[in-house]
Amino acid sequence: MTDLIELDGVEKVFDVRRKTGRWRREKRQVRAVDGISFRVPRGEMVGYIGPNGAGKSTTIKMLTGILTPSAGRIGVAGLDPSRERTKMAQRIGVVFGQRTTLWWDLPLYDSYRLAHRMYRIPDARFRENLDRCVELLDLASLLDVPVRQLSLGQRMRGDIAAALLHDPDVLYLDEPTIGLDVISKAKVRQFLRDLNAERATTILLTTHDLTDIEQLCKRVMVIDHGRLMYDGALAGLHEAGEGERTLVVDLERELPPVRAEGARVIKVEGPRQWLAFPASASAAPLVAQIAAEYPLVDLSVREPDIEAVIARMYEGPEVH
Ligand SMILES: Nc1ncnc2c1ncn2[C@@H]1O[C@H](COP(=O)(O)OP(=O)(O)OP(=O)(O)O)[C@@H](O)[C@H]1O
Repeated sequence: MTDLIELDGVEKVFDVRRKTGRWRREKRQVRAVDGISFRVPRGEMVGYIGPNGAGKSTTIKMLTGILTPSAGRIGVAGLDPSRERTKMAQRIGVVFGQRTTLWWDLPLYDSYRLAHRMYRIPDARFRENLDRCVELLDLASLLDVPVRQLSLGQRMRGDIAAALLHDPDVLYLDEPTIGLDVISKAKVRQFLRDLNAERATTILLTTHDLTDIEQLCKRVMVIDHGRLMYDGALAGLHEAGEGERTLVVDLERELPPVRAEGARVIKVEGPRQWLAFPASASAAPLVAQIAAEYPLVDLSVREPDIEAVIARMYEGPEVH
């Protein structure tokens, strides 16, 4: 597989001036992106996540060519995005959940006609792509409606279609499901899955909704303070940020905290107790030990959920 996106030691430093007194101004530098390298092969769907201010939007702006890196090298589909911005625009689609690229006062269809002209999309291809998006994103009844009258979910589907009419190789999605109801979220996710599977469109997805990642991406990159903290399989994220799993035991009655080798009680609620134990250890001997010594009624083992894992990664030192 060829790499469609390549970043080598990419940095972005912003000069910020801040007023500190009546006459005084302080000059400060913000390292929004601090030496990031990664590669994304054609056809992959990757999650790009991190807390607010981590540098996600800045990375996407550099990938689209809106911002020029302060250092390092970026290649997308063989182009240097900031130097070849016009050519780059032909190869990428961008959707910002918080902002629309559609014309607010015009019917949805007019925005598509403008895209048709702007990207000089051949007529037959435009028709074909539009028909496909209209069908799969359920837009038929919305084409004549002015964009400002659309609900957020309808508008988002309209925006996704607009980003795809010119057959981009790469689709950048910044919070594509933000503010959507459950049904709209499901529709958008299904569409992205199909797009990725059928057209091998490479997708970089930024989101705060970890369900998006769980349902769409096998690979995830975590960025914090402008640095890549994790790049790998979603499953591995649990182990990377891990430490512990939790054994939840239901006893016959309320009892003092259970004593068991290799585990410690972290919570007691009536007859239910929560025990933390190393994720690398098997639960079986622990369960056997407790079952032998306590009146055990039921039990379950909980994996750390990704929210907790990621929260811990942000708190802790660098994770490899
Ligand atoms: N044009 C700019 N001038 C100065 N500082 C900026 C500029 N753009 C971003 N920053 C700073 O760079 C850092 C990274 O911002 P960025 O918007 O990339 O983060 P993010 O991960 O996208 O966050 P969010 O999830 O909140 O959108 C922040 O500290 C931000 O304040």
